[in-house]
Amino acid sequence: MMPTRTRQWLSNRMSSHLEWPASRVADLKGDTTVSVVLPAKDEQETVGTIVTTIRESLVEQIPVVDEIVVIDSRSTDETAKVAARAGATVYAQDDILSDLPGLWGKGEALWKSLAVTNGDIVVFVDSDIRNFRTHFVTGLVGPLLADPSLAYVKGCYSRPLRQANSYSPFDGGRVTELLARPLLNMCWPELSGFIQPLAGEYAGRRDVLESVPFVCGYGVEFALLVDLAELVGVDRMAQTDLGSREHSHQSTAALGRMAGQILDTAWSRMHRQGIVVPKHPFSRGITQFVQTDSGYESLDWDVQVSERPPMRHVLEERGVPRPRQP
Ligand SMILES: O=c1ccn([C@@H]2O[C@H](COP(=O)(O)OP(=O)(O)O)[C@@H](O)[C@H]2O)c(=O)[nH]1
Ligand SMILES: O=C(O)[C@@H](COP(=O)(O)O)O[C@H]1O[C@H](CO)[C@@H](O)[C@H](O)[C@H]1O
Repeated sequence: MMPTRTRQWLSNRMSSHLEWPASRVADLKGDTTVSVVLPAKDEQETVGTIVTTIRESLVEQIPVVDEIVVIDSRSTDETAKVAARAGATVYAQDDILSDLPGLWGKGEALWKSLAVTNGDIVVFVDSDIRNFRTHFVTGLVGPLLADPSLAYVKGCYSRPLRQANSYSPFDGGRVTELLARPLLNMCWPELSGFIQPLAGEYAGRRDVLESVPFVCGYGVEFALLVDLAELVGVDRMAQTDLGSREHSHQSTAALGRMAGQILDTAWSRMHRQGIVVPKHPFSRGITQFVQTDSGYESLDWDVQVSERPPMRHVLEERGVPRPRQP
């Protein structure tokens, strides 16, 4: 449950995107550079509109964003072509630091983006958003430009659940409500003020983002919250109300596997921080079941996530000087 100190944090470190119009953010920008990164796996339907909107409004009309980078995360559709046509710089995730064995997942795409972007501030935006607006970017960048003490800003929003034959205004964020929020409240109550802890829209200072590990699957958001809070403290983290976000939804079974990855991520942090002392190694998989004509078929899934080291270590080892340690 949210401790009193976290309630104070929530009132002090919460803003609305309405406070950060592009014109104000541009005025605050000075010589700070901003990279927008879109991780994209099979997002040809939506990535082009998002890139075009950011380019036209926040690069060409009002100079807030300095580069738009799409990380093509082993897509099997036309994502890369659509993104490039819209004006993004596109990298295939396996072409980045290609001397390292390639890993899978969203976190791998985000981690590798740090090696090919240059912005002092890095903004992450999902590529499957169906109601993207420029305030998804300005609302995250504005607080970082206005307050040098801030290291990281997370978006929050209402999350409608729109499926083939149904619509409910607040039932999205299923893994958040069923797993991430209870876990954070019980093990990291100082983080219980994050309204959408798994939101894919957030921004951070490069020197900070390069100083924490990146979990390579869907645990990346959960891990960043826990690891950044440990590194810089929650008082250097904030959140902005971005209104409402609609995105493409995965099946319940797919979210079950996502939950497995997030639980594996949380276990590792509980162990690392001494919150739990496991008697035996965590299991690396889950078994799901599908009903068939002859009964039930069991499907085994490996949900153990890998983890990349802080990017600063990797780049410094390659002789690439990095911003000072936060
Ligand atoms: O291996 C992956 C899985 C996902 N994504 C991207 O990460 C974002 C969030 O993923 P997804 O939509 O699958 O998660 P959900 O929003 O359903 O939780 C989207 O832009 C995906 O294209 C990615 O780049 N690589
Ligand atoms: O918040 C959630 O429960 C999941 C699933 O959302 P929905 O139930 O499909 O609206 O979506 C998020 O989780 C992923 C894992 O952290 C993030 O990568 C996604 O950006 C985010 O949409």
